[in-house]
Amino acid sequence: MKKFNVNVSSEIGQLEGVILHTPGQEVENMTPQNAERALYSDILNLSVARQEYAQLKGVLEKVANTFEVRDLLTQTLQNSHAKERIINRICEREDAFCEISALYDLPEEELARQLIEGSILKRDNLTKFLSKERFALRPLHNFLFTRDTSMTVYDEVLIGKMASPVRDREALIMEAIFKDHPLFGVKTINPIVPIKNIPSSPLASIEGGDVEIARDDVILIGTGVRTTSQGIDYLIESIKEKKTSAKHIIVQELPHTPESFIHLDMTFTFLNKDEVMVYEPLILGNNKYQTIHITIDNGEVTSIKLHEDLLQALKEVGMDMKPIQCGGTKDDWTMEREQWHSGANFFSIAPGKVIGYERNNYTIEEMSKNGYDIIKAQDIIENKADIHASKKAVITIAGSELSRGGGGARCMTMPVGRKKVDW
Ligand SMILES: NC(=O)NCCC[C@H](N)C(=O)O
Repeated sequence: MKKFNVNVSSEIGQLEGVILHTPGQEVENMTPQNAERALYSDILNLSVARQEYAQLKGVLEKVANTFEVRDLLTQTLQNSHAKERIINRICEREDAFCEISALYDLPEEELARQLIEGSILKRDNLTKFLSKERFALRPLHNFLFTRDTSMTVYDEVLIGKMASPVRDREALIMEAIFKDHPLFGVKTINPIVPIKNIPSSPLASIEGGDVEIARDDVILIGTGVRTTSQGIDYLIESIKEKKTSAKHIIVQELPHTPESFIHLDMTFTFLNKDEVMVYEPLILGNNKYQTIHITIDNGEVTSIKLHEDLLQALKEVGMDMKPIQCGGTKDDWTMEREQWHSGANFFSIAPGKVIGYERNNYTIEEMSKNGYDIIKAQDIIENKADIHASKKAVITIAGSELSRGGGGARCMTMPVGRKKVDW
């Protein structure tokens, strides 16, 4: 199998490959009682969510290679060593109900299904009979947000160290795919692995929604409920050790509540070479959330300083960005409402060509005022509109149901390849 060249050195370079996960039964395998543990504030209607997701996938299929996690996992499991390794690792981490040999006996496709959708607990002893759990392996409700559990950082893949154990298995699966699938075989960095024999802090966590590769030498990282300072320090250590091209790590503190601020990409995303989408009250407003600029040179941290905000920090490294506001410029209420529904969460398929939710009217109108053509995903899918005909465009997808899962187009996409940007 010809290997895919894994490389992402910007947020906006023309998309070459992206990992997706069409939501399946795992999304509905939840009750009101455990929705919060599942990191959901509501239960989604699967058939509607799938229709909406098909719009995202349909557009991406037109412009890049798309890979489904379920297929990649099934193919990875065909390697018996990989199969054994992943089952062992999962069972080491998860509940006592995990049965290694029963899992090993499952055909690969069925095993992949159960690892994602959950595996029903067989009540064949007293403890299991009395257990309140329905599943021996819990469903991975959040896998449609492929962004968070692994991230392409230049030509390597950083494995997410999830803040909640509910998402741990997703990270294990992604690591197995990147290590053992014949398409990839790429170098992975895992925050649980010590660097230079120094164990990473038990407090370290880092999720992909917080990590934005701005340029060959600039990485933006949010820190809040999901990504800790210790998680960022781990990434810095790995950059120092390898002496990669990253020179500037710009960290943005995030509020801990409400849950729509879980990741940086819910408040700030790149749209173009010189334009970004911002949630103004956090990114530009007068607030207590700090922006910290860490400079690394030749394997050493040479300075750590504060900046007024993200835009000022980016300007200092030669990225002068015009902000376009989520929810428009006039009313705090519309900004807040649309940020809640992932209005700031755009995914770029090329410079100036982005995908976002149709439902966020004020944000879409603001994009239009800034020269973006507004194109419905369905029109691209049915060849009624040509994305190449526009200089700048927002492709809108339906997202009434998907947004209730807590994320938008960027959260649902994990790019593995982008062309270099001609800055
Ligand atoms: N990058 C993102 O912001 N991802 C959204 C993840 C939502 C998911 N329900 C979670 O809480 O992890």
